[in-house]
Amino acid sequence: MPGLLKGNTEDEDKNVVVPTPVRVDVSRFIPRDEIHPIDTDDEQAHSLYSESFIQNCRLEHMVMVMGLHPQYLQQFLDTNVHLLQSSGALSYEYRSYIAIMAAARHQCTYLVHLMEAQFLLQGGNREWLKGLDHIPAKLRALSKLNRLLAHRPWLVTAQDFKDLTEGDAASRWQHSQLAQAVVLLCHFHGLAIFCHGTGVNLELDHSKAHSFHTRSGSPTTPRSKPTSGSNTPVDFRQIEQIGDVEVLMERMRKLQEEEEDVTTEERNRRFEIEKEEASYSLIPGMDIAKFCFLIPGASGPVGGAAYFARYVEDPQFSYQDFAKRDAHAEIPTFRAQDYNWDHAFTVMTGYYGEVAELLDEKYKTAYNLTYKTLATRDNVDTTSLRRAIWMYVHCMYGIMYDDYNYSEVNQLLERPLKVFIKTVSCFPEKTTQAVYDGFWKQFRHSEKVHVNIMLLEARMQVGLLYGLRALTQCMRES
Ligand SMILES: CC(C)C[C@H](N)C(=O)O
Repeated sequence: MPGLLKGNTEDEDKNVVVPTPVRVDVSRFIPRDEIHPIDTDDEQAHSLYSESFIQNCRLEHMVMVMGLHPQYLQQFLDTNVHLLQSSGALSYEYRSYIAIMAAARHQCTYLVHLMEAQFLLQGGNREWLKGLDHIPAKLRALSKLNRLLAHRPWLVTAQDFKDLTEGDAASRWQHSQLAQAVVLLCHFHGLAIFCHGTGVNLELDHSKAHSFHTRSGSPTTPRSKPTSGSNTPVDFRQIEQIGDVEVLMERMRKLQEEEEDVTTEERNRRFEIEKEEASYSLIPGMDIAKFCFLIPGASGPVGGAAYFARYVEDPQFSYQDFAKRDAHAEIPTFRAQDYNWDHAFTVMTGYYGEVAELLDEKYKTAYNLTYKTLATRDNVDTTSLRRAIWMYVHCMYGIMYDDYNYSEVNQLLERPLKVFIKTVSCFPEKTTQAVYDGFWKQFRHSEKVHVNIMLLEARMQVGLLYGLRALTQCMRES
Protein backbone atom coordinates (compact mmCIF):
# COMPACT_ATOMS: atom_id res chain seq x y z
CA MET A 1 0.00 0.00 0.00
CA PRO A 2 1.77 3.10 -1.22
CA GLY A 3 0.74 5.23 1.77
CA LEU A 4 2.74 3.18 4.24
CA LEU A 5 6.10 3.46 2.63
CA LYS A 6 7.80 6.35 4.33
CA GLY A 7 9.67 6.89 7.56
CA ASN A 8 12.63 5.11 9.16
CA THR A 9 15.13 8.04 9.10
CA GLU A 10 15.83 7.85 12.86
CA ASP A 11 16.77 4.22 12.61
CA GLU A 12 18.97 4.85 9.61
CA ASP A 13 21.05 7.27 11.62
CA LYS A 14 21.69 4.61 14.24
CA ASN A 15 22.92 2.25 11.56
CA VAL A 16 20.01 -0.07 12.24
CA VAL A 17 19.03 -2.45 9.47
CA VAL A 18 15.69 -1.29 8.19
CA PRO A 19 13.33 -2.93 5.74
CA THR A 20 12.77 -1.09 2.49
CA PRO A 21 9.99 -2.18 0.18
CA VAL A 22 11.39 -3.83 -2.94
CA ARG A 23 8.43 -2.77 -5.04
CA VAL A 24 5.95 -0.11 -4.17
CA ASP A 25 3.52 -0.39 -7.03
CA VAL A 26 0.53 -2.66 -7.32
CA SER A 27 1.76 -4.02 -10.65
CA ARG A 28 5.13 -4.20 -12.40
CA PHE A 29 3.49 -3.72 -15.79
CA ILE A 30 0.76 -1.15 -15.20
CA PRO A 31 1.67 2.43 -14.25
CA ARG A 32 0.42 3.51 -10.84
CA ASP A 33 -1.87 6.23 -12.15
CA GLU A 34 -3.83 3.74 -14.26
CA ILE A 35 -5.17 1.95 -11.18
CA HIS A 36 -7.80 3.34 -8.80
CA PRO A 37 -5.96 4.46 -5.64
CA ILE A 38 -7.09 3.24 -2.24
CA ASP A 39 -8.93 6.51 -1.61
CA THR A 40 -10.48 6.59 -5.07
CA ASP A 41 -13.38 8.95 -5.84
CA ASP A 42 -14.90 6.34 -8.09
CA GLU A 43 -17.86 5.16 -6.01
CA GLN A 44 -18.18 1.73 -7.51
CA ALA A 45 -14.48 0.93 -7.17
CA HIS A 46 -14.46 2.32 -3.64
CA SER A 47 -17.38 0.21 -2.54
CA LEU A 48 -15.79 -2.93 -4.03
CA TYR A 49 -12.48 -2.11 -2.37
CA SER A 50 -14.31 -1.81 0.97
CA GLU A 51 -16.17 -5.06 0.42
CA SER A 52 -12.94 -6.83 -0.38
CA PHE A 53 -11.19 -5.33 2.63
CA ILE A 54 -13.95 -6.58 4.92
CA GLN A 55 -13.76 -10.07 3.41
CA ASN A 56 -10.00 -10.44 3.56
CA CYS A 57 -8.83 -7.95 6.19
CA ARG A 58 -6.64 -6.37 3.49
CA LEU A 59 -6.94 -4.76 0.10
CA GLU A 60 -4.99 -7.05 -2.17
CA HIS A 61 -3.00 -5.85 -5.16
CA MET A 62 -4.79 -8.33 -7.43
CA VAL A 63 -8.12 -6.84 -6.38
CA MET A 64 -6.89 -3.34 -7.21
CA VAL A 65 -5.87 -4.49 -10.69
CA MET A 66 -9.23 -6.21 -11.21
CA GLY A 67 -10.84 -2.98 -10.01
CA LEU A 68 -10.37 -1.68 -13.55
CA HIS A 69 -13.35 -3.89 -14.40
CA PRO A 70 -15.78 -3.46 -11.48
CA GLN A 71 -18.50 -5.56 -13.04
CA TYR A 72 -16.19 -8.55 -13.11
CA LEU A 73 -14.57 -7.76 -9.77
CA GLN A 74 -17.97 -7.97 -8.08
CA GLN A 75 -18.53 -11.49 -9.44
CA PHE A 76 -15.01 -12.49 -8.56
CA LEU A 77 -15.29 -11.33 -4.96
CA ASP A 78 -18.64 -13.10 -4.49
CA THR A 79 -17.20 -16.36 -5.79
CA ASN A 80 -13.87 -16.12 -4.02
CA VAL A 81 -15.37 -15.50 -0.60
CA HIS A 82 -17.86 -18.30 -1.12
CA LEU A 83 -15.18 -20.77 -2.16
CA LEU A 84 -13.02 -20.05 0.85
CA GLN A 85 -15.44 -19.08 3.57
CA SER A 86 -18.94 -20.55 2.99
CA SER A 87 -20.45 -23.96 3.51
CA GLY A 88 -19.08 -26.88 1.53
CA ALA A 89 -17.80 -30.42 1.79
CA LEU A 90 -14.22 -29.46 2.68
CA SER A 91 -12.80 -27.94 5.86
CA TYR A 92 -11.52 -24.36 5.65
CA GLU A 93 -7.94 -25.37 6.22
CA TYR A 94 -8.15 -27.91 3.39
CA ARG A 95 -9.54 -25.25 1.08
CA SER A 96 -6.80 -22.69 1.63
CA TYR A 97 -4.14 -25.39 1.51
CA ILE A 98 -5.49 -26.60 -1.86
CA ALA A 99 -5.26 -22.96 -2.99
CA ILE A 100 -1.60 -22.87 -1.93
CA MET A 101 -0.87 -26.09 -3.82
CA ALA A 102 -2.57 -24.75 -6.96
CA ALA A 103 -0.76 -21.40 -6.88
CA ALA A 104 2.57 -23.11 -6.23
CA ARG A 105 2.14 -25.23 -9.36
CA HIS A 106 2.22 -22.00 -11.39
CA GLN A 107 5.09 -20.63 -9.30
CA CYS A 108 2.95 -17.75 -8.11
CA THR A 109 4.74 -16.65 -4.97
CA TYR A 110 2.26 -13.82 -4.60
CA LEU A 111 -0.79 -16.07 -4.27
CA VAL A 112 1.05 -18.70 -2.24
CA HIS A 113 1.86 -16.03 0.26
CA LEU A 114 -1.70 -14.67 0.37
CA MET A 115 -3.17 -18.12 0.81
CA GLU A 116 -0.67 -19.01 3.52
CA ALA A 117 -1.92 -15.98 5.44
CA GLN A 118 -5.51 -17.08 4.79
CA PHE A 119 -4.67 -20.61 5.95
CA LEU A 120 -3.29 -19.35 9.25
CA LEU A 121 -6.23 -16.97 9.66
CA GLN A 122 -8.59 -19.91 9.39
CA GLY A 123 -6.74 -21.72 12.15
CA GLY A 124 -4.63 -23.94 9.93
CA ASN A 125 -1.79 -26.00 11.40
CA ARG A 126 1.46 -24.04 10.92
CA GLU A 127 3.38 -27.30 10.49
CA TRP A 128 1.63 -27.87 7.15
CA LEU A 129 3.35 -24.79 5.74
CA LYS A 130 6.61 -26.72 5.82
CA GLY A 131 5.39 -28.51 2.72
CA LEU A 132 3.78 -31.65 1.35
CA ASP A 133 5.70 -33.96 3.69
CA HIS A 134 3.95 -32.38 6.64
CA ILE A 135 0.32 -32.68 5.59
CA PRO A 136 -2.22 -35.53 5.85
CA ALA A 137 -1.85 -38.22 3.18
CA LYS A 138 -5.35 -37.44 1.95
CA LEU A 139 -4.42 -33.90 1.00
CA ARG A 140 -1.04 -34.90 -0.39
CA ALA A 141 -2.81 -37.36 -2.70
CA LEU A 142 -4.26 -34.38 -4.60
CA SER A 143 -0.81 -33.50 -5.92
CA LYS A 144 -1.19 -35.50 -9.09
CA LEU A 145 -4.57 -34.02 -9.96
CA ASN A 146 -3.15 -30.57 -9.26
CA ARG A 147 -0.19 -31.20 -11.54
CA LEU A 148 -2.30 -32.49 -14.44
CA LEU A 149 -5.01 -29.85 -14.20
CA ALA A 150 -2.39 -27.10 -14.05
CA HIS A 151 -0.33 -28.15 -17.06
CA ARG A 152 -1.83 -30.98 -19.13
CA PRO A 153 -5.48 -31.34 -18.15
CA TRP A 154 -6.17 -33.66 -21.09
CA LEU A 155 -4.31 -36.37 -19.15
CA VAL A 156 -6.81 -36.41 -16.25
CA THR A 157 -8.75 -39.68 -16.26
CA ALA A 158 -11.61 -41.28 -14.34
CA GLN A 159 -8.99 -43.58 -12.82
CA ASP A 160 -7.25 -40.61 -11.20
CA PHE A 161 -10.46 -39.84 -9.35
CA LYS A 162 -11.12 -43.51 -8.59
CA ASP A 163 -7.69 -43.77 -6.96
CA LEU A 164 -8.63 -40.88 -4.69
CA THR A 165 -11.88 -42.49 -3.59
CA GLU A 166 -10.18 -45.71 -2.53
CA GLY A 167 -7.94 -46.50 0.41
CA ASP A 168 -8.56 -46.30 4.12
CA ALA A 169 -11.39 -44.25 5.57
CA ALA A 170 -9.11 -41.41 6.72
CA SER A 171 -7.64 -40.76 3.29
CA ARG A 172 -10.62 -41.54 1.09
CA TRP A 173 -12.20 -38.68 -0.88
CA GLN A 174 -15.98 -38.37 -1.35
CA HIS A 175 -17.26 -37.38 -4.79
CA SER A 176 -18.70 -34.15 -3.41
CA GLN A 177 -15.32 -33.27 -1.91
CA LEU A 178 -13.62 -33.99 -5.21
CA ALA A 179 -16.00 -31.70 -7.07
CA GLN A 180 -15.10 -28.95 -4.63
CA ALA A 181 -11.37 -29.69 -4.90
CA VAL A 182 -11.48 -29.51 -8.71
CA VAL A 183 -13.24 -26.15 -8.55
CA LEU A 184 -10.70 -24.81 -6.05
CA LEU A 185 -7.71 -26.03 -8.04
CA CYS A 186 -9.03 -24.53 -11.28
CA HIS A 187 -9.99 -21.26 -9.60
CA PHE A 188 -6.50 -20.77 -8.22
CA HIS A 189 -4.74 -21.92 -11.38
CA GLY A 190 -6.72 -19.25 -13.23
CA LEU A 191 -6.00 -16.64 -10.61
CA ALA A 192 -2.26 -17.38 -10.72
CA ILE A 193 -2.43 -16.83 -14.47
CA PHE A 194 -4.08 -13.46 -13.92
CA CYS A 195 -1.49 -12.38 -11.33
CA HIS A 196 1.42 -13.30 -13.60
CA GLY A 197 -0.23 -11.82 -16.68
CA THR A 198 -0.84 -8.45 -15.05
CA GLY A 199 2.50 -8.36 -13.19
CA VAL A 200 0.94 -8.11 -9.73
CA ASN A 201 3.61 -7.21 -7.17
CA LEU A 202 4.07 -8.87 -3.80
CA GLU A 203 2.08 -7.50 -0.89
CA LEU A 204 4.04 -5.45 1.59
CA ASP A 205 3.88 -8.05 4.35
CA HIS A 206 5.62 -10.65 2.22
CA SER A 207 9.15 -11.20 3.45
CA LYS A 208 10.43 -11.04 -0.11
CA ALA A 209 8.80 -7.65 -0.60
CA HIS A 210 11.57 -6.01 1.42
CA SER A 211 15.27 -5.62 1.16
CA PHE A 212 17.38 -4.68 4.16
CA HIS A 213 19.95 -1.94 4.21
CA THR A 214 21.69 0.46 6.48
CA ARG A 215 22.24 4.09 5.77
CA SER A 216 25.73 3.59 4.49
CA GLY A 217 25.16 0.33 2.64
CA SER A 218 23.19 -0.46 -0.44
CA PRO A 219 20.24 -2.82 -0.21
CA THR A 220 21.23 -6.42 0.51
CA THR A 221 18.68 -7.69 -1.98
CA PRO A 222 18.95 -6.26 -5.47
CA ARG A 223 15.75 -4.76 -6.84
CA SER A 224 15.64 -7.03 -9.82
CA LYS A 225 18.33 -9.30 -11.01
CA PRO A 226 19.48 -8.81 -14.58
CA THR A 227 19.23 -12.03 -16.49
CA SER A 228 22.36 -14.01 -17.00
CA GLY A 229 23.10 -16.03 -20.08
CA SER A 230 22.06 -15.02 -23.53
CA ASN A 231 20.95 -11.45 -23.52
CA THR A 232 19.55 -11.06 -26.97
CA PRO A 233 16.73 -8.59 -26.72
CA VAL A 234 13.49 -9.55 -28.40
CA ASP A 235 12.73 -7.25 -31.26
CA PHE A 236 8.98 -7.20 -31.56
CA ARG A 237 9.26 -5.12 -34.74
CA GLN A 238 10.39 -8.28 -36.49
CA ILE A 239 7.19 -9.97 -35.52
CA GLU A 240 4.09 -9.49 -37.59
CA GLN A 241 1.76 -6.98 -36.00
CA ILE A 242 -1.67 -5.87 -37.05
CA GLY A 243 -0.44 -2.57 -35.76
CA ASP A 244 -3.08 -0.28 -36.96
CA VAL A 245 -6.39 -0.42 -35.15
CA GLU A 246 -8.08 0.53 -38.41
CA VAL A 247 -6.83 -2.66 -40.04
CA LEU A 248 -8.13 -4.74 -37.16
CA MET A 249 -11.51 -3.04 -37.31
CA GLU A 250 -11.71 -3.60 -41.01
CA ARG A 251 -11.00 -7.31 -40.58
CA MET A 252 -13.67 -7.59 -37.89
CA ARG A 253 -16.18 -5.84 -40.09
CA LYS A 254 -15.41 -8.08 -43.05
CA LEU A 255 -15.76 -11.22 -40.99
CA GLN A 256 -19.15 -10.08 -39.83
CA GLU A 257 -20.33 -9.33 -43.34
CA GLU A 258 -19.02 -12.42 -45.00
CA GLU A 259 -20.55 -15.15 -42.83
CA GLU A 260 -18.99 -18.03 -44.70
CA ASP A 261 -20.84 -21.26 -45.26
CA VAL A 262 -18.10 -23.70 -44.29
CA THR A 263 -18.34 -27.49 -44.29
CA THR A 264 -17.61 -29.49 -41.14
CA GLU A 265 -14.48 -30.94 -42.75
CA GLU A 266 -13.23 -27.46 -43.52
CA ARG A 267 -13.90 -26.32 -39.95
CA ASN A 268 -11.99 -29.32 -38.61
CA ARG A 269 -9.12 -28.59 -40.95
CA ARG A 270 -8.92 -24.98 -39.77
CA PHE A 271 -8.91 -26.08 -36.15
CA GLU A 272 -6.03 -28.46 -36.88
CA ILE A 273 -4.09 -25.68 -38.62
CA GLU A 274 -4.53 -23.34 -35.67
CA LYS A 275 -3.60 -26.03 -33.17
CA GLU A 276 -0.48 -26.96 -35.12
CA GLU A 277 0.52 -23.33 -35.48
CA ALA A 278 0.14 -22.69 -31.79
CA SER A 279 2.60 -25.47 -31.14
CA TYR A 280 5.30 -23.92 -33.30
CA SER A 281 7.39 -21.22 -31.90
CA LEU A 282 5.47 -17.98 -32.27
CA ILE A 283 8.70 -16.10 -32.57
CA PRO A 284 10.92 -17.57 -35.27
CA GLY A 285 13.67 -19.68 -33.76
CA MET A 286 12.55 -19.22 -30.19
CA ASP A 287 11.26 -21.80 -27.72
CA ILE A 288 8.65 -20.04 -25.63
CA ALA A 289 9.41 -22.23 -22.63
CA LYS A 290 12.85 -20.60 -22.54
CA PHE A 291 11.50 -17.28 -23.62
CA CYS A 292 12.04 -15.17 -20.54
CA PHE A 293 15.69 -16.07 -20.28
CA LEU A 294 16.32 -14.18 -23.48
CA ILE A 295 14.81 -10.98 -22.25
CA PRO A 296 16.93 -8.63 -20.22
CA GLY A 297 15.32 -7.86 -16.89
CA ALA A 298 13.29 -11.06 -16.74
CA SER A 299 14.27 -12.62 -13.47
CA GLY A 300 11.92 -15.57 -13.19
CA PRO A 301 9.39 -16.02 -10.44
CA VAL A 302 9.23 -13.14 -8.00
CA GLY A 303 10.39 -14.32 -4.60
CA GLY A 304 12.51 -17.21 -5.83
CA ALA A 305 11.75 -20.82 -6.65
CA ALA A 306 12.48 -22.23 -3.19
CA TYR A 307 9.50 -20.38 -1.79
CA PHE A 308 6.92 -22.59 -3.42
CA ALA A 309 8.97 -25.72 -4.19
CA ARG A 310 7.89 -27.41 -0.98
CA TYR A 311 4.27 -27.45 -2.16
CA VAL A 312 4.82 -29.23 -5.46
CA GLU A 313 5.82 -32.67 -6.53
CA ASP A 314 7.58 -33.23 -9.86
CA PRO A 315 8.41 -29.53 -10.37
CA GLN A 316 9.75 -30.11 -13.90
CA PHE A 317 6.34 -31.18 -15.19
CA SER A 318 4.97 -28.40 -17.38
CA TYR A 319 2.69 -27.60 -20.31
CA GLN A 320 3.29 -29.51 -23.48
CA ASP A 321 1.82 -28.51 -26.82
CA PHE A 322 -1.42 -30.37 -27.34
CA ALA A 323 -0.44 -31.02 -30.96
CA LYS A 324 2.71 -32.77 -29.72
CA ARG A 325 1.06 -34.51 -26.75
CA ASP A 326 2.32 -37.85 -25.53
CA ALA A 327 1.97 -39.78 -28.76
CA HIS A 328 1.39 -43.14 -27.12
CA ALA A 329 -1.52 -41.84 -25.04
CA GLU A 330 -3.80 -41.33 -28.08
CA ILE A 331 -5.78 -38.51 -26.59
CA PRO A 332 -8.44 -37.27 -28.96
CA THR A 333 -9.45 -33.66 -29.45
CA PHE A 334 -11.99 -32.60 -26.83
CA ARG A 335 -15.21 -31.85 -28.69
CA ALA A 336 -17.33 -29.22 -27.05
CA GLN A 337 -20.42 -30.70 -28.68
CA ASP A 338 -19.96 -33.86 -26.57
CA TYR A 339 -19.08 -32.19 -23.30
CA ASN A 340 -19.38 -28.47 -22.64
CA TRP A 341 -20.03 -25.90 -19.96
CA ASP A 342 -23.68 -26.98 -19.58
CA HIS A 343 -22.58 -30.51 -18.69
CA ALA A 344 -19.93 -29.27 -16.25
CA PHE A 345 -22.49 -26.91 -14.74
CA THR A 346 -24.93 -29.76 -14.15
CA VAL A 347 -22.31 -31.86 -12.34
CA MET A 348 -21.35 -28.90 -10.17
CA THR A 349 -24.96 -28.12 -9.39
CA GLY A 350 -25.43 -31.64 -8.08
CA TYR A 351 -22.68 -31.27 -5.51
CA TYR A 352 -22.01 -27.65 -5.12
CA GLY A 353 -25.13 -25.78 -6.21
CA GLU A 354 -24.50 -22.22 -5.09
CA VAL A 355 -20.96 -22.22 -6.41
CA ALA A 356 -22.12 -23.56 -9.77
CA GLU A 357 -24.41 -20.54 -10.09
CA LEU A 358 -21.67 -18.13 -9.06
CA LEU A 359 -19.16 -19.63 -11.48
CA ASP A 360 -21.70 -19.51 -14.28
CA GLU A 361 -22.43 -15.83 -13.68
CA LYS A 362 -18.75 -14.99 -13.38
CA TYR A 363 -17.89 -16.78 -16.59
CA LYS A 364 -20.73 -15.15 -18.49
CA THR A 365 -19.75 -11.72 -17.18
CA ALA A 366 -16.18 -12.24 -18.39
CA TYR A 367 -17.24 -13.66 -21.74
CA ASN A 368 -19.70 -10.87 -22.47
CA LEU A 369 -17.80 -7.98 -20.89
CA THR A 370 -17.45 -5.10 -23.34
CA TYR A 371 -17.32 -1.33 -23.35
CA LYS A 372 -17.67 -1.28 -27.12
CA THR A 373 -14.28 0.37 -27.38
CA LEU A 374 -11.15 -0.54 -29.27
CA ALA A 375 -8.10 1.45 -28.23
CA THR A 376 -9.24 5.03 -28.96
CA ARG A 377 -12.37 4.11 -30.97
CA ASP A 378 -15.90 3.99 -29.59
CA ASN A 379 -19.00 2.08 -30.59
CA VAL A 380 -17.15 -0.94 -31.90
CA ASP A 381 -18.61 -4.43 -31.76
CA THR A 382 -15.63 -6.39 -30.40
CA THR A 383 -17.42 -9.75 -30.12
CA SER A 384 -15.36 -11.52 -32.76
CA LEU A 385 -12.05 -10.31 -31.31
CA ARG A 386 -12.94 -11.35 -27.77
CA ARG A 387 -14.25 -14.71 -28.96
CA ALA A 388 -11.02 -15.34 -30.89
CA ILE A 389 -8.98 -14.85 -27.70
CA TRP A 390 -11.17 -17.31 -25.85
CA MET A 391 -11.06 -19.86 -28.66
CA TYR A 392 -7.30 -19.62 -28.99
CA VAL A 393 -6.84 -20.61 -25.33
CA HIS A 394 -9.21 -23.55 -25.67
CA CYS A 395 -7.53 -24.57 -28.92
CA MET A 396 -4.10 -24.74 -27.26
CA TYR A 397 -5.64 -27.12 -24.75
CA GLY A 398 -7.23 -29.30 -27.44
CA ILE A 399 -10.84 -28.15 -27.07
CA MET A 400 -12.67 -27.71 -30.33
CA TYR A 401 -16.00 -25.99 -31.06
CA ASP A 402 -17.53 -27.45 -34.21
CA ASP A 403 -19.42 -24.32 -35.11
CA TYR A 404 -16.47 -21.92 -34.82
CA ASN A 405 -14.46 -20.74 -37.78
CA TYR A 406 -10.85 -20.97 -36.57
CA SER A 407 -9.48 -18.85 -39.37
CA GLU A 408 -10.83 -15.88 -37.36
CA VAL A 409 -8.12 -16.51 -34.80
CA ASN A 410 -5.44 -15.98 -37.39
CA GLN A 411 -7.05 -12.95 -38.87
CA LEU A 412 -7.73 -11.13 -35.63
CA LEU A 413 -4.92 -12.00 -33.24
CA GLU A 414 -1.62 -10.34 -34.05
CA ARG A 415 1.49 -12.34 -33.34
CA PRO A 416 2.67 -10.46 -30.23
CA LEU A 417 -0.82 -10.96 -28.78
CA LYS A 418 -0.58 -14.68 -29.51
CA VAL A 419 2.82 -14.74 -27.80
CA PHE A 420 1.26 -13.07 -24.77
CA ILE A 421 -1.73 -15.42 -24.68
CA LYS A 422 0.40 -18.51 -25.04
CA THR A 423 2.92 -17.40 -22.43
CA VAL A 424 0.30 -16.42 -19.86
CA SER A 425 -1.98 -19.41 -20.43
CA CYS A 426 0.68 -22.09 -20.73
CA PHE A 427 3.83 -20.80 -18.99
CA PRO A 428 2.44 -18.00 -16.79
CA GLU A 429 5.55 -17.73 -14.63
CA LYS A 430 7.51 -16.71 -17.73
CA THR A 431 5.45 -13.60 -18.39
CA THR A 432 7.66 -10.54 -18.61
CA GLN A 433 7.23 -6.84 -19.11
CA ALA A 434 8.47 -7.25 -22.70
CA VAL A 435 5.76 -9.79 -23.50
CA TYR A 436 3.14 -7.58 -21.84
CA ASP A 437 4.33 -4.43 -23.60
CA GLY A 438 4.79 -6.23 -26.91
CA PHE A 439 1.15 -6.51 -27.95
CA TRP A 440 -1.54 -3.95 -28.74
CA LYS A 441 0.72 -0.94 -28.46
CA GLN A 442 -2.16 1.47 -29.11
CA PHE A 443 -4.49 -0.05 -26.54
CA ARG A 444 -5.16 0.98 -22.94
CA HIS A 445 -3.88 -0.89 -19.91
CA SER A 446 -7.45 -1.57 -18.85
CA GLU A 447 -7.92 -3.45 -22.14
CA LYS A 448 -4.86 -5.56 -21.41
CA VAL A 449 -6.29 -6.34 -17.97
CA HIS A 450 -9.54 -7.22 -19.76
CA VAL A 451 -7.58 -9.74 -21.84
CA ASN A 452 -6.13 -11.19 -18.65
CA ILE A 453 -9.61 -11.63 -17.18
CA MET A 454 -10.56 -13.59 -20.27
CA LEU A 455 -7.42 -15.71 -19.97
CA LEU A 456 -8.20 -16.44 -16.30
CA GLU A 457 -11.72 -17.54 -17.16
CA ALA A 458 -10.94 -19.42 -20.36
CA ARG A 459 -8.13 -21.31 -18.67
CA MET A 460 -10.25 -22.04 -15.61
CA GLN A 461 -12.95 -23.43 -17.84
CA VAL A 462 -10.45 -25.71 -19.59
CA GLY A 463 -9.60 -27.28 -16.23
CA LEU A 464 -13.24 -27.59 -15.18
CA LEU A 465 -14.24 -29.22 -18.46
CA TYR A 466 -11.51 -31.86 -18.37
CA GLY A 467 -11.69 -32.35 -14.60
CA LEU A 468 -15.45 -32.63 -14.27
CA ARG A 469 -15.80 -34.81 -17.35
CA ALA A 470 -13.39 -37.33 -15.82
CA LEU A 471 -15.11 -37.08 -12.44
CA THR A 472 -18.49 -37.79 -14.09
CA GLN A 473 -17.03 -40.87 -15.78
CA CYS A 474 -15.64 -42.02 -12.46
CA MET A 475 -19.05 -41.64 -10.80
CA ARG A 476 -20.75 -43.56 -13.58
CA GLU A 477 -18.30 -46.41 -13.28
CA SER A 478 -18.50 -46.75 -9.52
C1 LIG B 1 -10.22 -6.65 -24.80
C2 LIG B 1 -10.69 -5.41 -25.49
C3 LIG B 1 -10.39 -5.41 -26.93
C4 LIG B 1 -12.16 -5.21 -25.23
C5 LIG B 1 -12.74 -3.91 -25.74
N1 LIG B 1 -12.13 -2.75 -25.18
C6 LIG B 1 -14.23 -3.90 -25.44
O1 LIG B 1 -14.66 -3.09 -24.69
O2 LIG B 1 -14.97 -4.70 -25.93
